[in-house]
Amino acid sequence: MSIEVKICGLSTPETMDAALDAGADYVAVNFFPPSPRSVTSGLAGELMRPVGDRAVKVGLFVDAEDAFIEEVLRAASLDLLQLHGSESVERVEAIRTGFGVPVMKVIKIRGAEDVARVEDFLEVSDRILFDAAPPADLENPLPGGNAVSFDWTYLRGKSWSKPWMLAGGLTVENLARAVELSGAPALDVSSGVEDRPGVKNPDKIRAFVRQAKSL
Ligand SMILES: O=C(O)c1ccccc1NCC(=O)[C@H](O)[C@H](O)COP(=O)(O)O
Repeated sequence: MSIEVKICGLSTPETMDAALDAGADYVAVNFFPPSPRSVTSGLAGELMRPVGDRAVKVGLFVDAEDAFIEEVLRAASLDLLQLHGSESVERVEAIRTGFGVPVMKVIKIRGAEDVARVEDFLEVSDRILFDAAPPADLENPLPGGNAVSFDWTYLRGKSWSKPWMLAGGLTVENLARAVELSGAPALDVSSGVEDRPGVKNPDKIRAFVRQAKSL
C-alpha cells in the first residue's frame, strides 16, 4: 500500500524542506488571512519556487474572490487549488475553468449523512478532501485545521470517481488506524505536525511521512 501525504499550512523554508526531504507528495500553503498559518502571496512564491516537480504545490483558499486568486497565481506557481470554504458547485467550476488550475473541493463531515454531499462536486472537482467540520463548541473555530477528527468509518468501503484524501486531527499515532477504518489512499495533516497553531515541527513532519509511507 502506498499512502500519499499532504502537509498543509507550511510557512517557512525549513519546514518546506523537511516535508520535501521526507517525501511528502503534496505541500500546501494557506491563503486564509485569519489563520495563524496564512502566508502572503509573496512568501508563497518564495516557498514554492524550490519545489519544482518534487511535490504537488497546493494553495488553500476559503471563499476567495477572483482578484485574490489571481494575485496569488501571479506570485506563486500552484498545481492545485484547495477550496476550503462554502464554495458552491458553480463557484468551484468557475474557479477551475477560469484559472485553468485543478481544484480540490473540501467536503466537511460532522455526521455520516454529510458524506453524500460529495456527489454534487464530483463533476467539477479534480480531487476531493474529506475533513472534519469545524466543531460547534470551539470558541473561534477555523474553517479547517482544528485538530479534530470525524468518524473514519463513514468513508469505509466507499469509492468515488475522483481521487480523495482524508484530513482532520491526524497524527503519527492515529494515522494507521485512520487508514484502516476509512480506506483512505491519501492523508492530509496540519495540526498534528505542529508544536502550536502555525508552528510546524520538522521532526513531526518527518515522523508523520515516514509512518504513512511504512503502511
Ligand atoms: O489550517 C488552517 O488554519 C485552515 C484555515 C482555514 C481553512 C483550512 C485550514 N486548514 C486546513 C488544513 O490544514 C487541512 O486541510 C485539514 O483541515 C487538516 O487539519 P488538521 O486537523 O489541523 O490536521
